[in-house]
Amino acid sequence: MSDHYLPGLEHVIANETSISYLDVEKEEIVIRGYDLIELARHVTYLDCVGLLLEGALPSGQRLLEIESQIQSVYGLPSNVRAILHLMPDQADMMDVLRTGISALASFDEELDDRSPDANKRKAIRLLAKVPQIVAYGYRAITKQPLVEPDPALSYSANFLYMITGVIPTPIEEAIFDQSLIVYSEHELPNSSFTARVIASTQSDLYGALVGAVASLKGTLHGGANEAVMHMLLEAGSEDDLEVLIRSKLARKERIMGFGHRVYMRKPDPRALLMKEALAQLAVTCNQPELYDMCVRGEEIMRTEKGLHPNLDYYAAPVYYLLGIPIELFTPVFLASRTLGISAHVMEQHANNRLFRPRVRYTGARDLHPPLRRNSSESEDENE
Ligand SMILES: CC(=O)SCCNC(=O)CCNC(=O)[C@H](O)C(C)(C)COP(=O)(O)OP(=O)(O)OC[C@H]1O[C@@H](n2cnc3c(N)ncnc32)[C@H](O)[C@@H]1OP(=O)(O)O
Ligand SMILES: O=C([O-])CC(=O)C(=O)O
Repeated sequence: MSDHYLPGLEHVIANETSISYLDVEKEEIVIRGYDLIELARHVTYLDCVGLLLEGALPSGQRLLEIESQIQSVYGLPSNVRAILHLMPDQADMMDVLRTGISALASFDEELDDRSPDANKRKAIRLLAKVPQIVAYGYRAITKQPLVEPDPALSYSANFLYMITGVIPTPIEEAIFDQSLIVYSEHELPNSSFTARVIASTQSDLYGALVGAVASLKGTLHGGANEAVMHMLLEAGSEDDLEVLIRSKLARKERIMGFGHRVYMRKPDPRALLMKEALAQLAVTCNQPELYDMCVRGEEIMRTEKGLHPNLDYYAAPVYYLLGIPIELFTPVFLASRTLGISAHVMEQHANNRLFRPRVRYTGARDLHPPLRRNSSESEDENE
C-alpha cells in the first residue's frame, strides 16, 4: 500500500471516464470528443442530453424524440408538491432542491434498477422534473403564483419561464441554453465525484444526485455564483468593487468566482463565453455598468493575484440580467449538472469498483480504556 497522501486528492487520478476531460494546456473542455465551448455555440442543451447519456450527438429525429420524452414526463407528484409547500420560508433553495429530489425518488418505480436503460430513463425523468422542483419550490416558498411547464416552449425557454413567469426573448433563451450547456458537465468536480462515490456502493441515481446537491451547495463549488452576485450588488459600482476586492484581499479573504483547482492560473474557457453573453445582455438590458464592473474586478484579480475568473463569476451577472432570483443561481447550476452527474452515475454503475480509500493515521495509539464493565470496584480503582 502506498502511503503517498495528497490533501484534497489534488492531481490524483480517481477515475477512468469517457465522458469528459479538462485539457488545461490546450484550454479545452473535452466532452465525449467535442469542445464544450463549440457545443455551446452550435448545438442546444438537448443535443448535449443525447451526447452525454447516449454517447453521440443525436440525429434530428432522435433530438425530437428526446424532447418529447422529456415533455411527456413533465410534472411533479402531488405529494412532492405538498412537501415543497411545507418547507419553511427561510429555507435555502439548495436544501429545498435536495429535499424535493429525495422525495421524488420514492415515486420512481425504477429507482433500484441500475441497468443502463433504466438509468437513462430515470435521467430523462430527472431532467424533466428537477427544473420544476427549482422553479416550483421557489414560487411555493415565496408565495408566488405557480407556473406549470409549457410544452410549446423549448426546454430552456420553459425552464426560464417557470422561474420568472415571463416567456423569454429569443436572445435570453439562447443565452440561458448556452449557460445550461457550459454548466452541464465538467469532468470530476467535487459534486460528480460525490455522486460516483455514492453510486459505487450500488446505491441509486437519485441518492447520488442528492449527495451531489449537498456538495454543490458549498461556496468553494457551485454556491460561488450566488456569492459573486451578492458581492457585485454590495459594491454597486466599478470603483466600489475595486475598494471591496482590495479590502477583502487585504484581510486574506477569498474572492468568489476566481481561481480553480484544475485551471489554477489559466483561464476557464466557460467564463470567457459567459463574459460574451454578459456583454450582449448588458446592451439589451441597458446595464452597461454591470459589465464594466465585472471587467474591472477581473482586471484587479489578474494584477493583484494572477487569478482568472471561473464560470461562476460571469454566469452570476448573466443570470441576474435574465431575471433569475439570486437564491436560484446554484439550483439552476445543479439542474443543468443533473445531466453530467447522471452520465457519471451510469458510467460508474456500468463499470463499478467500490470507492474505499485508506488514511494516513495521525491519532494516538496504545491507549487503554478504563474498566467500566467488570465491577464497581474495578471502576473505582480506575478513577
Ligand atoms: C463552477 C465552480 O465550482 S468553480 C469554483 C467556484 N468557487 C469559487 O469561486 C470560490 C473561490 N475560489 C476558491 O476558493 C479557490 O480558487 C478554489 C476552492 C476554487 C480552488 O482552490 P484550491 O485549488 O484549493 O486553491 P488554493 O486554496 O490552493 O489556492 C492557491 C492560492 O490562490 C489563492 N486563491 C485561490 N482562489 C482565490 C480566490 N478566489 N481569492 C483569493 N485568493 C485565492 C489562495 O489563497 C492561494 O494563495 P497562496 O498560495 O498565496 O496561499
Ligand atoms: O471542476 C470543478 O472543480 C468545479 C467546476 O468548475 C464545475 O463543477 O463546473
